[in-house]
Amino acid sequence: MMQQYLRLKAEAGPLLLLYRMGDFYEMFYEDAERGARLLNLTLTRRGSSNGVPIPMAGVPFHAAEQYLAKLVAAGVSVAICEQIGDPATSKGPVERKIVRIVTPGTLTDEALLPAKADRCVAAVFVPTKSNKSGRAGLAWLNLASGEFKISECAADALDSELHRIEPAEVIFAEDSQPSFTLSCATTRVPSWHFEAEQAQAHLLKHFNTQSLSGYDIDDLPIAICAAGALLRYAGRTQTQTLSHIQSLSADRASQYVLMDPATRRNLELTRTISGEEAPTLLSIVDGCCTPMGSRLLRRWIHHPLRDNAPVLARQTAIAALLGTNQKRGELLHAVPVLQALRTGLDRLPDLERIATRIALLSVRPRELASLRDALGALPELQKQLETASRQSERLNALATYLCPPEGLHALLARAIAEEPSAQVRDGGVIATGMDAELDELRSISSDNGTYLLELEARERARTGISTLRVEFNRVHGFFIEVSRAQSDKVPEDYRRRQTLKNAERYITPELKIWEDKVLSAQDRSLAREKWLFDQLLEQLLPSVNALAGCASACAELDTLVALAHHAQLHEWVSPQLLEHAGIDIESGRHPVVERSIERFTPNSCVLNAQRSLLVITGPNMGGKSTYMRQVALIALLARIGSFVPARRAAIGPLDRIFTRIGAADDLAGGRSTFMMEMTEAAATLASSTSQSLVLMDEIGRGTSTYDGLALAWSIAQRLVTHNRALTLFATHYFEITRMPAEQTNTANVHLAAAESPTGIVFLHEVKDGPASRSYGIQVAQRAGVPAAVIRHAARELERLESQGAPTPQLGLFAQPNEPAAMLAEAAQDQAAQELLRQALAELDPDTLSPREALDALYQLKNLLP
Ligand SMILES: Nc1ncnc2c1ncn2[C@@H]1O[C@H](COP(=O)(O)OP(=O)(O)OP(=O)(O)O)[C@@H](O)[C@H]1O
Repeated sequence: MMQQYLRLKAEAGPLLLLYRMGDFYEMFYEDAERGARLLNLTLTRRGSSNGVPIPMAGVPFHAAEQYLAKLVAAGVSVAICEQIGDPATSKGPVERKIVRIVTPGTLTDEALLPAKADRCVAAVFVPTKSNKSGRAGLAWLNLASGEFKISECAADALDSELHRIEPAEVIFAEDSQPSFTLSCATTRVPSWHFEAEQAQAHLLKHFNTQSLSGYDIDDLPIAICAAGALLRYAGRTQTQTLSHIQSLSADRASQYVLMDPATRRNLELTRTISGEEAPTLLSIVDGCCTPMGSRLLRRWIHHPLRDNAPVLARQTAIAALLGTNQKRGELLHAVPVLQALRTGLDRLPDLERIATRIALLSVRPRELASLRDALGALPELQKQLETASRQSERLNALATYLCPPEGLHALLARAIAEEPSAQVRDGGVIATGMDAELDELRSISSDNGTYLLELEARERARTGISTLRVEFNRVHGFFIEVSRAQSDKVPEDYRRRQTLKNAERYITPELKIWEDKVLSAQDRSLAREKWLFDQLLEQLLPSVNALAGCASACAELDTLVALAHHAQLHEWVSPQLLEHAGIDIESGRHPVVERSIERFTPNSCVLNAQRSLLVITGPNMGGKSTYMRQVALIALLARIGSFVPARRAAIGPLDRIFTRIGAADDLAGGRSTFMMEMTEAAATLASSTSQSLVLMDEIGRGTSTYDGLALAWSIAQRLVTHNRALTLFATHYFEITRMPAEQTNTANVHLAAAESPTGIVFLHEVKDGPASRSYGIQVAQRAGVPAAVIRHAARELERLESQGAPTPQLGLFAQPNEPAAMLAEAAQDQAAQELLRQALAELDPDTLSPREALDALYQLKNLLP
């Protein structure tokens, strides 16, 4: 047996091999040690090899799913080996085979997949030879839905692309080492799988075509290599052919508003900065009734669109669902439609994944029952959509997909029992009336009751034992039970089957004949049911495509209904889509923060070609970051077609969103806070355009004041003059508030705060102009810094201010191109201040008459430069 194991282990390679032995999956050698560690199992031994005991660990086969889920969550890939021979007839070890490979990115089992997120596998290909273009090819496959996409990008944009796609597993050629920061499982595959000819041939064979031209991907040769390798890899993991993967399409990044990994993280789109699932933009807007709707919404949030047309189509659909006409703004029908649609959608199962599992022949009976019920409910859903779909072409198109594939509902209604058991092997899956032979076999076993009662009565009469009972259990089959006290009365033909403490159990020839008949009928009925179920799956296969279309229409409808519902509940409005770059938000709110506090102060924002950079000042905790993020989230929501949290909003086209917010050391990557800041700033300066939205929060704070200020100023200036990006620039360097005086297209805004006798009060209101002061010490006081430290800091601040420390910086930026003039001006400033200080020190207010005091004041004023 160990020889067989070692042969299969060689086949499994680095995968963890689960080797079926009776009711257990066993692991041996290093796999046993690894498995025991990951799954918290007891490590035992089985036999020895060359005198050394062989480590072994196992899991019961009926609980395998939960152990698999743990392994997959830990990023481990597993090969499952089953017994395929018959133990009764086998000589030597039963024949075994690896029947399934489970990897983090190729899951299709309901139990292993997260309901509300996609888990796809991606292939990355960065050719080393003749890759003058410096490009990388990407392919990704969602096995659970059949979606198969490819794209190409510059090799240095690979990381960003992977964060956009978020695969659970990335495969690449064994002789390459692509660099990316996404944390996911990685798998190396033979390099020749990526060779152009091999890859192309594999794809052609799968799609059964002569050429790939029909998929409009001829311009993506590197990505095609990745696609071929990926399909080969995915095919090996499944027992069935991947017939549900019907097409391959190009996913051109240029159609989306691009965001780098830091931006996705900073805006907390689907994960908070600390890695939680909530509260995020997705968790707030995701009121979807089905998991497929939630998954689509997640994809939309990560893929805002550049073109206005598809965005407008979604917006119009949401408006129609809310009963308003997008163009005329009038109310068309009462809102209960939305509620009715939600009730209808609520009843739908995960049609997308059911369709896939039908294709993979791994669908479960209860999924088919829920599919049957869902198909029965679709016409009603279609009817409810009627009025709204007259107002929206998109809804109209979706409605046409809401009719079940021809004959499918009737077939399932006829074939599947009303409430089938979970597994086919338990029986009770096929409906009565579907198959005469099955019905007959079932009736033999179910007639038990009457026959057994009648036998019991007869035997009581024959033996005179009033307590005699005829019973059945799974282990011993049928038996006649007689109490110990009366056991001497049993007739000759009773054969003892089992002795209990107070009773004896017997079998009679008649009961044995009955038992054989019933048990064989049961076995035959289960076998017949299994056969019928397999037949049914074959019959369902041709409907998979239509079903997948219907599933994606339901998912999109669910997503649109969820966005409409959210808009209605929280008074979101439809943003106007502009043709030219610009953002004009009146009374906007942060969609997540507004839900977590009692009274959110709405704020407006205008950014356009004439006012492209806003210098934002204000105290810590004043709301600067919230304001900047809310502008980006409103713009992003507008670009996915959603309504937005504002009184009114107009959003133009966007090509990218950049954020430089917060400070986090990338210790693992060996980059300090300041290095990270500058790397992100460099990327922004390199790629932002007049259609980009840039958020910069306290750039330069990671270094010394003068360095930081100088860098912050120059970066801001570059963004205005060269990139012309729409920029929100929050800073604590007050010197930068001078920029609007010197630079057109910039303006100052500040977050208002007021001082009260009890301390600082944040008004969270964005007002024109620069902040008057920073209130850092007051905020520190509120944070609980000891009073002695606060007093000391206040004295230090006074001293620094009296020395006029920051003043030279004003001069530094007044005339950036004339260093000599700058220095002269700075020196002049300092001299004037010194004179002022001296004059003030010489004054003794107690000895001055009012007239002398007035004179002194005039003199002091004259000392100002
Ligand atoms: N518009 C608003 N209305 C009401 N509360 C707000 C508003 N904006 C922010 N807040 C509250 O103020 C807190 C601090 O906001 P935020 O982090 O944006 O301040 P900040 O100015 O960026 O601070 P720092 O400079 O210290 O990073 C938020 O957690 C939120 O509770």
